[in-house]
Amino acid sequence: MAVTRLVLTDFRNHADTLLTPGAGFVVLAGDNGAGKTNVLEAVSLLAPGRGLRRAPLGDMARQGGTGGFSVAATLSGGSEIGTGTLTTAPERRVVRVNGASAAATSLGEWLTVLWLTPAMDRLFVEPASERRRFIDRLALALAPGHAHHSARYEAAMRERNRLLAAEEPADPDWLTALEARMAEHGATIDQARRTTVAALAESLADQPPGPFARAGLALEGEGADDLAARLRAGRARDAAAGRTLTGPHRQDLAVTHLDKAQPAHLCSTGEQKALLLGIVLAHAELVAMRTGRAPILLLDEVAAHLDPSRRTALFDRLAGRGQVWMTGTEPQLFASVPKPLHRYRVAGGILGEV
Ligand SMILES: Nc1ncnc2c1ncn2[C@@H]1O[C@H](COP(=O)(O)OP(=O)(O)OP(=O)(O)O)[C@@H](O)[C@H]1O
Repeated sequence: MAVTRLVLTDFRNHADTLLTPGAGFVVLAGDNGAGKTNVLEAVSLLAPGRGLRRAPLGDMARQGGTGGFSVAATLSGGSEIGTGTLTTAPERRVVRVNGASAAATSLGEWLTVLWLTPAMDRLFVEPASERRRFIDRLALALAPGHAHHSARYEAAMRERNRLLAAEEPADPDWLTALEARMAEHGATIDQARRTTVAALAESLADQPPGPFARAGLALEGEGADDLAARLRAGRARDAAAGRTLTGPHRQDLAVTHLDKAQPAHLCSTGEQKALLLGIVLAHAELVAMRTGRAPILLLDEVAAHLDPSRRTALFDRLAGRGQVWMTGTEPQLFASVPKPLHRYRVAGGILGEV
């Protein structure tokens, strides 16, 4: 799976940018602030969710532009995916697949996109919600319906929280119906996360020690067993707390540095980066093996943080594995990237092929 044509219109600092890459490596080099990460963000919007920055839509429309933006892609199979906002409704995301409007959650059926960005360096020391988001993206690659179930679960939970917070007593039948919906979607979410973590943990444990750190993974926290009953029993407590205190939305991903037998949050920044890279690489391989469709990988400023031998090991490991987008300020960081290779120079939101 690869993006073979990408058109950015009024997206961030790209007024009108066209790229025609293909399978293999896509390297974007340019100065700080040139617009490299913006291109990766655009690609990340071709998958369900809010993209790699999780930015509000209004921030993505180019300042000084029309007020709306568009990201349009052609995929290697010929399908066309587009997303953006209209000038008349800049806060509403529009998604089109092959000319017809579609739900953003359905994008997972077309494309799997995974990324590593400098902002993720803090993943292991951030609140659990960030790690849930991370594991959900990994799960989505193996279970495309995951985004839909997460959206339905969250919607039911928000409605339940609203009812419990209201002045007048909540309708118990309506609460029961919402809790049943949470239990149903929660069980699917829990199952997808567990399956993903188990498969990934197994493949990481099997890898020989090498230049990328091996991570041990475990899903922590309550699953969805008896969730409807737990929610029912917890109504008064949740009303007092103003939020729902039980369910898979409270789970966490525990990560350990296997070779050091140390929890990830105690590892050095470099070790944490290496752990994340190891997880993402193993996951990309797992997804390719299970689905026959290699995910598109977006590696923002990853190469700059590796020493030359690790950098070459990374390129070698990624070779022949679908489409891998990489950014860096210095073109020479990518000197040992094997072909097929599509290189672009980014300057002020304009891309030139090199
Ligand atoms: N909505 C917008 N309209 C116009 N420009 C924007 C918008 N949002 C961000 N920018 C600009 O885009 C530029 C940042 O681009 P980007 O993050 O892609 O840089 P980069 O090439 O990845 O740089 P670095 O190497 O520093 O990470 C900044 O100059 C920022 O001001």
